[in-house]
Amino acid sequence: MDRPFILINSAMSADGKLSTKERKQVSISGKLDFERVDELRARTDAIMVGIGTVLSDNPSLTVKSPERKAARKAAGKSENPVRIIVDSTARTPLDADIFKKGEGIRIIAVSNSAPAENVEKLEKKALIIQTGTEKVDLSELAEKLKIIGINTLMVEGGATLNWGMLSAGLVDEIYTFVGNLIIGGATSPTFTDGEGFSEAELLELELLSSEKIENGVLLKWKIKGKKK
Ligand SMILES: NC(=O)C1=CN([C@@H]2O[C@H](COP(=O)(O)OP(=O)(O)OC[C@H]3O[C@@H](n4cnc5c(N)ncnc54)[C@H](O)[C@@H]3O)[C@@H](O)[C@H]2O)C=CC1
Ligand SMILES: Nc1nc(O)c(N)c(N[C@@H]2O[C@H](COP(=O)(O)O)[C@@H](O)[C@H]2O)n1
Repeated sequence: MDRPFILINSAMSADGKLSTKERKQVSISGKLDFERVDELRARTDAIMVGIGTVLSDNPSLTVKSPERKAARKAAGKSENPVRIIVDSTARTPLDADIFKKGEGIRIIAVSNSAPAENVEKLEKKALIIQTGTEKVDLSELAEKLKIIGINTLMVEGGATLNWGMLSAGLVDEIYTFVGNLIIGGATSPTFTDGEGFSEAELLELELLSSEKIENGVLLKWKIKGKKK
């Protein structure tokens, strides 16, 4: 494969929403699910989110458990996986927590139309990968990540990036934690937003497992390909 193995992990409400109508992050996962995500983070080579998530949530995307960070160190790795933001127009704030918290490499993926002055500022904080005309070309980005040694990539949303990755055929597995709450709202982000598929383009999944975790359920899916 000339791209990493790519997994999307998300937490959604029982009605399929990732956050509120104000795009405000809420705890959908409970303690055990956050532990599971931390364990996944510690095992992956890189974590990727969209700029929308950075602007809404200001995540650090660090490994939280001291034991897991130490285990990564003992294995000769950085405490945190490579942290990647998909940001076509280079809007990432220079004081974002992803820069302030934790050690490790940061990558900002921008398009060729990103303003040069923004890119120059971000270059002081992160490696820049430039690809795509108006929007980041996610397939090309994935190939470049593989070339620099990223073999496993965990995408942690949000809704638009999930769509971009799925519609480009770049996802191998999806882990969704479905939590015990209803968020509602036609404009609240869902697991996959974007343009959406028409009937002839639907993606078919294979259910790998389902597991009750506290008051929610973790569903693990494998992407089979276009539904016949
Ligand atoms: N519950 C959960 O597990 C998670 C929830 N969220 C929520 O999701 C929301 C953010 O989602 P969105 O606003 O949809 O933003 P997003 O995080 O999906 O970022 C979207 C941005 O990615 C950039 N992008 C560049 N090239 C792209 C391409 N080829 N395809 C797709 N996107 C591309 C675009 O600038 C686009 O605006 C927030 O409310 C956040 O709280 C985010 C992550 C996880
Ligand atoms: N797994 C999971 N469960 C939830 O309930 C969530 N709200 C999220 N959100 C994601 O986690 C990011 C925060 O990461 P840090 O704690 O700052 O490292 C957030 O941006 C979403 O990507 N995830």
